[in-house]
Amino acid sequence: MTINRPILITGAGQRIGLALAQHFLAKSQPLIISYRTRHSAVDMLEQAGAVCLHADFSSNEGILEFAARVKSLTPSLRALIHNASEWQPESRDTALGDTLQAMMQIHVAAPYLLNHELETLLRGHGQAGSDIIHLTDYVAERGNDKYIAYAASKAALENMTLSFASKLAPEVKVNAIAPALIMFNAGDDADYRQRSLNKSLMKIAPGEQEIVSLVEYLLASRYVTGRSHAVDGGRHLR
Ligand SMILES: NC(=O)C1=CN([C@@H]2O[C@H](COP(=O)(O)OP(=O)(O)OC[C@H]3O[C@@H](n4cnc5c(N)ncnc54)[C@H](OP(=O)(O)O)[C@@H]3O)[C@@H](O)[C@H]2O)C=CC1
Ligand SMILES: Nc1nc2c(c(=O)[nH]1)N=C([C@H](O)[C@@H](O)CO)CN2
Repeated sequence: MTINRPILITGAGQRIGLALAQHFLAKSQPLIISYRTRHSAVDMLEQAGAVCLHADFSSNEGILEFAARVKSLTPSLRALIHNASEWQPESRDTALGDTLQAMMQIHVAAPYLLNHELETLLRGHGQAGSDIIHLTDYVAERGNDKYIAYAASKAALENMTLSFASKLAPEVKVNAIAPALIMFNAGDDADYRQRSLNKSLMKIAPGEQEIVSLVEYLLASRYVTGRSHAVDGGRHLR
């Protein structure tokens, strides 16, 4: 089976990645997604026509195995969206070295290896014919005293946006999306939610569609590359 120029989204079993996947399926865009946990939403994506591949990027072998499976399914990609992520704080329950390694593995090793392994699938489609999008984070530019390794890994991913944009132009555009609060997690209590909302000028958690809209803008552009695009409600002005 060969899939015609699919978009590949990593970590699309829930939340923002799932919203992106549902958006592209609704417009009949061929789609490959990776999932780690088989959330019920993955069954729905598969029934809607997505090719859903299990992948655990916690090892380089897992990343390379996933890349090989993608290459066996298609000779080309319309876009590669690096969404898979773990929001892990420093904790007394986890050795600091393990936290640092885990954050660099998912936010740096996975995009780094997949961009290299899948480069040939992204090239060959003309000027601005394909896209890579890195999901980073507002804290990449500001740091965070409770998510030091997480922020550092997202800063590294921001920097890789610059390098891959230079390496792959003009066939492939490479951009980052740097969100601040987009959506809460189920366990976030009312106090945390209010404090988080107060950190931006707009004081909302806008939801996944903010990211979907920006991804569509980037895919439609023939010129925008090598930039990080903030989606943060004016948080930098608070
Ligand atoms: N939500 C927000 O408000 C914000 C999000 N962002 C960024 O936007 C992106 C999407 O955010 P969000 O939807 O909340 O992300 P999630 O926290 O829901 O993570 C997305 C997916 O990544 C997968 N994943 C995590 N670790 C691995 C791994 N080692 N191997 C394979 N898959 C893995 C998870 O799989 P599993 O389901 O098995 O856990 C999960 O389904 C992320 O990059 C995030 O950092 C940035 C700022 C704010
Ligand atoms: N992988 C994830 N990264 C981040 C998440 C998340 O849920 N998963 N959430 C945030 C917060 O919303 C933060 O931006 C505001 O407190 C950051 N990154």
